[in-house]
Amino acid sequence: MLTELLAGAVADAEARRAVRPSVEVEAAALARAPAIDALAALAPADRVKIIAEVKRASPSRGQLAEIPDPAALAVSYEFGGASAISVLTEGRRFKGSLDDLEQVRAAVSIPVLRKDFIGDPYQVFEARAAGADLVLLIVAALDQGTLQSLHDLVRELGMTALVETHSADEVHRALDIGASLVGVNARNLSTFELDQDLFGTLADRIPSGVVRVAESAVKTAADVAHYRAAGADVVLVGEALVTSDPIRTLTEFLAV
Ligand SMILES: O=P(O)(O)OC[C@@H](O)[C@@H](O)c1c[nH]c2ccccc12
Repeated sequence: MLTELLAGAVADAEARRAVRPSVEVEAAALARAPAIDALAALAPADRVKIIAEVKRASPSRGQLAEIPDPAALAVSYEFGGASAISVLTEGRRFKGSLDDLEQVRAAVSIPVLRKDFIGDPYQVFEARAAGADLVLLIVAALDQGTLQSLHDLVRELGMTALVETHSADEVHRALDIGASLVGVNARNLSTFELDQDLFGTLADRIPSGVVRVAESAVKTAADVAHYRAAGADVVLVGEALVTSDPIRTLTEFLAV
């Protein structure tokens, strides 16, 4: 499934490249105002921080919410106390777009993450051109050389990579490329199985100085407390926010 998602996302990027060549996207990326320092925004603190996700649908959960106005949702997230916004830009299964990201970027002043299946430098330039401050890189989807070169490019463009892992070996690979923001996804993107305890078993392998993000499977404040107790500096939440009153839910989650 992960291979298929990556192949689809890269093919869609190829199609966009045919319309908007690399030189143009690279120029647009360099013309943007500098990226916001996401590491500072997500730095460990005496309270847990939240990356709030704009997510319409997913292959494992189907349709979640219409989200006719992603910018309005993102403004609620910022008002509710989120430290950053994640925008799913994958179109086929998650029903997102770069246009969603651009609208969100224009509406909030906190860092914005491009959440997609990134395998080609063109997608990194597109992210920056759309105003992203952060880019997701999924270790399981990439060979080590590609992971390293995409990570280097993200840095060169002044952005931060959220490097997503799902095993001890992947955490090792993330640290090897110099990741400073490491996520542990409770959901296996090949089988879609959830393991809420995975973060706790891997957290110790992530040294202090690297920001630890627990991703997926946060439904209640108790889940946030569970991840926090296991060492999470940040939790990334999608479904629970798009299917509820986001300000109330964020307020509850930030009170743990
Ligand atoms: O909706 P949830 O269970 O709160 O999960 C959010 C986020 O972790 C999830 O959307 C996600 C984590 N890693 C990904 C990689 C690609 C697409 C989506 C994701």
